[in-house]
Amino acid sequence: MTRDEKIEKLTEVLSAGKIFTQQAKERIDEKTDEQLDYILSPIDQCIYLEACAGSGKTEVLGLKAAYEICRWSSRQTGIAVLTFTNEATATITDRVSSFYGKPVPSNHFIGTFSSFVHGHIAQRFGYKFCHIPEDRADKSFRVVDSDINLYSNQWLKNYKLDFYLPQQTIYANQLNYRASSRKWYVKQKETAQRLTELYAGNPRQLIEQANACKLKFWSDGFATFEDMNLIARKCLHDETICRYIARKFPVILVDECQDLSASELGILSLLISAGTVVHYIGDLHQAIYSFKDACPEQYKAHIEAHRFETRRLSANFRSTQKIVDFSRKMGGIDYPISGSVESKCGDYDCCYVEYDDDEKDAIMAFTDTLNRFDIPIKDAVVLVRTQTAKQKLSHIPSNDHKTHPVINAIQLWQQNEPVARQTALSLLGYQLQRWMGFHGKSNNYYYSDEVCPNAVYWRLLLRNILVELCSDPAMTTVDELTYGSWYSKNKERVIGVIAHHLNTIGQSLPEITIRTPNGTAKQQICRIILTEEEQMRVETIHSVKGGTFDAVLLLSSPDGRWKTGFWESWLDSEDESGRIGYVASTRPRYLLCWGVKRLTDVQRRELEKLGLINLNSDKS
Ligand SMILES: Nc1ncnc2c1ncn2[C@@H]1O[C@H](COP(=O)(O)OP(=O)(O)OP(=O)(O)O)[C@@H](O)[C@H]1O
Repeated sequence: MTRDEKIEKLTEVLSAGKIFTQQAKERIDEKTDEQLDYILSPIDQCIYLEACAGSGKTEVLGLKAAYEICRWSSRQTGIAVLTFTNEATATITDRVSSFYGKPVPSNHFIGTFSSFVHGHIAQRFGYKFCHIPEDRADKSFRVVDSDINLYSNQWLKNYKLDFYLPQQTIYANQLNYRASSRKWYVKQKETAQRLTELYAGNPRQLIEQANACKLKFWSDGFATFEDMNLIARKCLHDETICRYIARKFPVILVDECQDLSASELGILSLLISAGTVVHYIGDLHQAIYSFKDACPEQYKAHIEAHRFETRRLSANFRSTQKIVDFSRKMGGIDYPISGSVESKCGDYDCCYVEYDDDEKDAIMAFTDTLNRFDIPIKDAVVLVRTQTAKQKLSHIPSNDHKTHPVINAIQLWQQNEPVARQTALSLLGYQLQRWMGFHGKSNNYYYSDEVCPNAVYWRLLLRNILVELCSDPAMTTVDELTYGSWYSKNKERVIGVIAHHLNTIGQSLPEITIRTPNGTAKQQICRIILTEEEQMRVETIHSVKGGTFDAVLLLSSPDGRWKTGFWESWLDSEDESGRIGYVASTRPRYLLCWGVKRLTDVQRRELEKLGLINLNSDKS
């Protein structure tokens, strides 16, 4: 079929019986042959559409779904289009509706994977397999998070794992069965540990107790989100139920398929075996959810076992060719990918900057580069691996601000910008730490449980102090004043306000006298405005998956202690750390800059061989 014939066929199906807008027509006209071929592909065969970064996955999937819905004749059966977040569901629903041109009939389903599993399988049939009595009026499960707090959920004590483990009490909600390894894991905050690793003896009885503990939880009508997939699989092992769902949804389209966990793949396997045709669209190079039990190896085994046909989208519409080439190399991708965005930064599309002791120096150099190429700061982002690194860079006061913490905090609070206010709270926390002699967390407003029962109260306390200080014109007037005169005018009142608020949490301020810091008494008070470097948006890599920015500074940790945050591990395309680096490096349109701790010559050559230019050596 020629390109014109493909466009004609697609337009004919989509426009039948309704007004087809010029805008929709133009959107079809711009599609590449690869995109059109997939949209017109048969739905009697399972297909994996391997779509490179920036290839417009969501638009293609939306168009495919609209095309198939237009051709669908049955009212009893439908297509399920599955995503992983509510935001992605909203986007895809919008795309489908805009091409379909009217509300999508209710026999089709567009929603998250979990809402599909809950609504159509686990909540509907799960009671039959979890010892929930047939005569109970409400047979549904109350779904709870695996990390809910015992203090406010004392009912969890009824679901304690009945097994002695040293220094551990485990409840049913924490137990998570991983389908990939067929083992129980225990969730604790951010980490998950194998249940049997907590016990030195023979684990057989421990596993039996874990099974019993979970079954009691389910039979009383509780389940975690992860449990719902297990329950759904139990349901689908019943042939009648599985055939019923496969008949109801003969076609399932899944977006971002690299995020499918082992138990989700298990559900789809059962449905495929019962006759459902599944299409996956995604990019295995962006698989960064191993903590959710989603790994490329098990995905590859799954599509091989079910004889999926693989197709490809290899045009990247997000980034310049240099950025595409660099990320293709680091991702170990062996087929060509075209980039179609025109360069703004010439040789500097892909660069790196070295810092010595302070990561903020890299941010400063990045900001200068943005200015040089006329890229607004609001369209740029600094990416880091962890929440802790994000907090550290977002609102840690610089040493310059710490000489006069209270005066600076008052000024920043009035700036009324989120980052300025966070910095103000942190400065005040820092001052209280010094006066009261506790050891607080610098990335959490110097909070310490020595002085306050919880971090939220601490933040509120700091806020209330600042609000009161800022309501006093004597405190906020700084123009033409020296530091010495401000302190002599306000010191008693500052002590009074802080002491009063500390009393509200049962603390008292020790006897202190405020003196003007050495050498600053005669200096004019400096007006503090947060520098651009401090206002730069900082995000974790995981939180920007799917996003686009004009410029990205990908900031490496100084060393390899936190492996997946260190640049050397981003070069290992076989490992998840490589994929994390790949996701981050494929976000920018025009400028990708890696921020790395001072390199050796060998390391420098390694980065330059990949196509990164050294910003430090640029003296122009
Ligand atoms: N044929 C096309 N012509 C022009 N622009 C296109 C075409 N296909 C997609 N695009 C645009 O390319 C951009 C990138 O698409 P999108 O952000 O959906 O990529 P993606 O495949 O989800 O990428 P990633 O997986 O890296 O997040 C979007 O602005 C989209 O509208």
